[in-house]
Amino acid sequence: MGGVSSVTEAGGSLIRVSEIFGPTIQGEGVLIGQPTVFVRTGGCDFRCSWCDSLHAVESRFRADWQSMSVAAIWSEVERLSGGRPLMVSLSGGNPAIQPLGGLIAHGHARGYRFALETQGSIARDWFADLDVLVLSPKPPSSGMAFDPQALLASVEAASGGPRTVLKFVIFDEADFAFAWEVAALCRSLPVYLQPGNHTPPPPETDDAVIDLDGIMGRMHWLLDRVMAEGWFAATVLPQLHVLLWGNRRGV
Ligand SMILES: C[S@@+](CC[C@H](N)C(=O)[O-])C[C@H]1O[C@@H](n2cnc3c(N)ncnc32)[C@H](O)[C@@H]1O
Ligand SMILES: Nc1nc2[nH]cc(C(=O)O)c2c(=O)[nH]1
Ligand code: SF4
Ligand SMILES: [Mg+2]
Repeated sequence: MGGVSSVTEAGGSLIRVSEIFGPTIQGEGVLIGQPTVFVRTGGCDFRCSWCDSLHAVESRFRADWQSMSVAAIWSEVERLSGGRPLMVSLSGGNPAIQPLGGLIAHGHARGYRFALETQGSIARDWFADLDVLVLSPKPPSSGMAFDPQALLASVEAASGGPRTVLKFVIFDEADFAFAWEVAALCRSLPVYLQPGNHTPPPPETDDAVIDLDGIMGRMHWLLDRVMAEGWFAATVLPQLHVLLWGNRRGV
């Protein structure tokens, strides 16, 4: 019996992976600057107009994605981290689509921690096993509809578990107003605001040069708006990895 169940636990359901990379720094939000290895899953239920990770979203990139077992993912995470426990960042695509509970348990047993980034459209019971849950509801500029019930279901699924925070991408005034309203829905959650890194359409190449003036302009505008509203509980940060390396993959 023991043998069968351990095969199930180690093999479990396969996880669709777009890329595994690092160690690098977490470039955004509550964990900014902290060393991490990324496991980026393939596939997303959204199509944000300005998504900066389309290679993990659109089905035309599906051939680059691999269905991997927990054991296969783990051997890559261990290789990249040199076996030294660190924070593993689960992103995508929407990682909530994938069966990640087994991976989290496997890594925790080895001293690793897990943060997950998702838009809050799909809640999973294994959210409660995470160390950090970053919910990033999509504002009007994304072109996506917002479902408050789905977001609250994700907050509820994580209750008693991880440190849960909200992170909003802001391009304009309507996005700012959206962030303010959603933050009021989830009063207990810390709020992180970040300027969008490019206007649509998204860059096609990996090493696309970023519009640094545009990012800095939006960052200054965002800071002005936060101060003007007296939103002193918010933390405003640029995407550090984008400032350092542009919109390149694998960093
Ligand atoms: C690529 S998404 C993947 C995880 C999940 N699908 C989500 O959106 O939260 C990771 C983070 O990048 C942010 N992001 C995506 N495109 C962006 C852009 N053009 N500018 C700034 N942040 C962006 C998302 O809002 C999210 O917080
Ligand atoms: N360094 C680094 N930090 C990040 N934070 C969120 C990322 C993402 O694309 O999900 C990301 C990424 O791709 N690289
Ligand atoms: S939800 Fe996240 S991964 Fe999906 S399209 Fe939007 S930004 Fe990209
Ligand atoms: Mg990114």
